Amino acid sequence: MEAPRLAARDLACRRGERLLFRALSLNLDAGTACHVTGSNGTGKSSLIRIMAGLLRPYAGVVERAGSTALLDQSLALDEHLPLGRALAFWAGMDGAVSGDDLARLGLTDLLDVPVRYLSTGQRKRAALARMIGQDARIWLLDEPLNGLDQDAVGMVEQLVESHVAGGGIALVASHQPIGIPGMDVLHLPDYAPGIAA
Ligand SMILES: Nc1ncnc2c1ncn2[C@@H]1O[C@H](COP(=O)(O)OP(=O)(O)OP(=O)(O)O)[C@@H](O)[C@H]1O
Repeated sequence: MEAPRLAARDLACRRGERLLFRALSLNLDAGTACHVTGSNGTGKSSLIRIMAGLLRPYAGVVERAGSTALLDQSLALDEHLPLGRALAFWAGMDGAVSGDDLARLGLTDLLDVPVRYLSTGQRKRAALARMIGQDARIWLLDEPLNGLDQDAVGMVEQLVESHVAGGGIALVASHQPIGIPGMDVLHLPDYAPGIAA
């Protein structure tokens, strides 16, 4: 299997009339993770979407080699189905999340519960389950710790750590600290009016 790679050269991001960042480069090889930090509105989610290929950069180039999974604020699970069946829909396309991972995520007892009844943290756990099922080499995570309790935060840190230890790549935008040894940090600067491209 080809080693995954995620890189960006001289990226600029413009939203509306604002140039959020420019001259941004990053280079993540297999087995590396990077924590994207910055104040509200500095462009962390925008960067994740650019790296996912969902948003066109104002300038610069993205290089992405390897299967990619995105975790963001959209759950992408049918709200009307019980969780187990909603996950099964994706399992048919991406591959199933294992019973062990469902247990690790604390979802085993929730498989009969309609997705719309899940709490904020349970929804985030469900989104993580869907993402794990994709078995992708590159993880793009936008605020994966939002709404999670302390134990679940530790569990996500372990998930990311073992993904990276297994040769994967993780780019994680988060306001919260992430306890993963050796993780790079990419800090997006505050918006500077008048910044030129
Ligand atoms: N479609 C859009 N059109 C215009 N401006 C947008 C659009 N989407 C986002 N923005 C603006 O881009 C800026 C950056 O948004 P983004 O969500 O990337 O920031 P963020 O760093 O992830 O913020 P937060 O920490 O609050 O989650 C914000 O000022 C936002 O209002």
